[in-house]
Amino acid sequence: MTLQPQSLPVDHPSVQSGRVGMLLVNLGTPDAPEVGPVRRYLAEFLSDRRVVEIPPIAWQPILRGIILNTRPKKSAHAYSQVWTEDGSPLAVITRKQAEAMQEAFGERVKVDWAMRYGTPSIPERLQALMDAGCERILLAPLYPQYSAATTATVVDKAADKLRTMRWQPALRTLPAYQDDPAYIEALEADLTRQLDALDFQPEVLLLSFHGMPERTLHLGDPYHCHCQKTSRLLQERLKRRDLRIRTTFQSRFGPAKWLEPATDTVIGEEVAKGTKRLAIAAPGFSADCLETLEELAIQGRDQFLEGGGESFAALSCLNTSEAGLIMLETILRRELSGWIDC
Ligand SMILES: C=CC1=C(C)c2cc3[nH]c(cc4nc(cc5[nH]c(cc1n2)c(C)c5CCC(=O)O)C(CCC(=O)O)=C4C)c(C)c3C=C
Ligand SMILES: [Fe+2]
Ligand SMILES: [Fe+2]
Repeated sequence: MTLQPQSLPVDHPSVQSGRVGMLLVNLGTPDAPEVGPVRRYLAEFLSDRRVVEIPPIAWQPILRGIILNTRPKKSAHAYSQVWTEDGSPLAVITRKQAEAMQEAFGERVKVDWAMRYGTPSIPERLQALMDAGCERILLAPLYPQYSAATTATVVDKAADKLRTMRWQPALRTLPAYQDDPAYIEALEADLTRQLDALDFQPEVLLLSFHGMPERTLHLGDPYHCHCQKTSRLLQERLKRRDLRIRTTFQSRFGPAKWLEPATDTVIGEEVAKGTKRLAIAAPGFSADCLETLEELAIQGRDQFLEGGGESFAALSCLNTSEAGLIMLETILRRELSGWIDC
């Protein structure tokens, strides 16, 4: 007799038993746009060895002696410019994405959200899912492009929590989705909608991704390749001959060489060559945050208009747009195969 792999009927006990948990995770943000909370958040974030890959003996004195004494004031001011009544945009949007997924998946799945740095923390929310009876958990870092500094550190943090448990849940992780048709199509639909609604026609569209130190590329981090792939696939789908599209990297931090070309350098090049109408999108961010709302929409705009540009638009991230939520549900549902009746 030959044994064959079998797909389970939906009423099979292993499909039906136990509750399934889903934890949406994004980077993290301070609890308030003030120096103290920003310092605490930056201390945790910039002490992560996945983020700053300098041995702690050399890095911690620089971090504690210089960076945490200067940057929190500047960053708190930046956060205060984008803060909302409900809190930091990144946290507010991630919470709304989780609420929308709860609605989409119904009571078979308990959906929660967490931040890698700050609150609500990954260990706390994993415990809450366990306490609610979830024996199977899908951990979903909401980064379309994989990097060790984002995706991997979320899994590390969850593994730290699991390490302390006698009875662990089964854990699945959402893979990066940089070239997933559901993601590329969502970007195409949402950016087309936003571009068509502008009261001017941009000559140039920048696709601005968060930067990384260039050496991470040489060490084998796929982040740069993932960004380039997203950008190429999106350009192919957008098919806008009226637009010159350029891929750039923003948010440089520290003195090391980062991925290029830098978004601010390219804005400078465009104004210098006489571009008058420019739009920027940030397809690598699943939610608007400080880096899009302040760095692109405020600083980028100022730089472009002060340099001689005439019309500027910073387009929104997928956030809780219709296209964004359909995409999220599609990629999450796929990972629940065998756990719920998909
Ligand atoms: C989208 C992917 C991101 C990658 C890759 C990433 C790498 C990375 N970031 C820093 C340093 C900082 N990033 C900061 C903010 C920030 N970064 C991301 C995403 C990625 N970072 C987001 C979504 C945010 C916004 C958070 C928010 O609260 O809205 C900051 C803090 C803000 C500031 O003080 O300017 C720093 C610092 C490094 C060093 C790095 C790769 C090694
Ligand atoms: Fe960052
Ligand atoms: Fe920034």
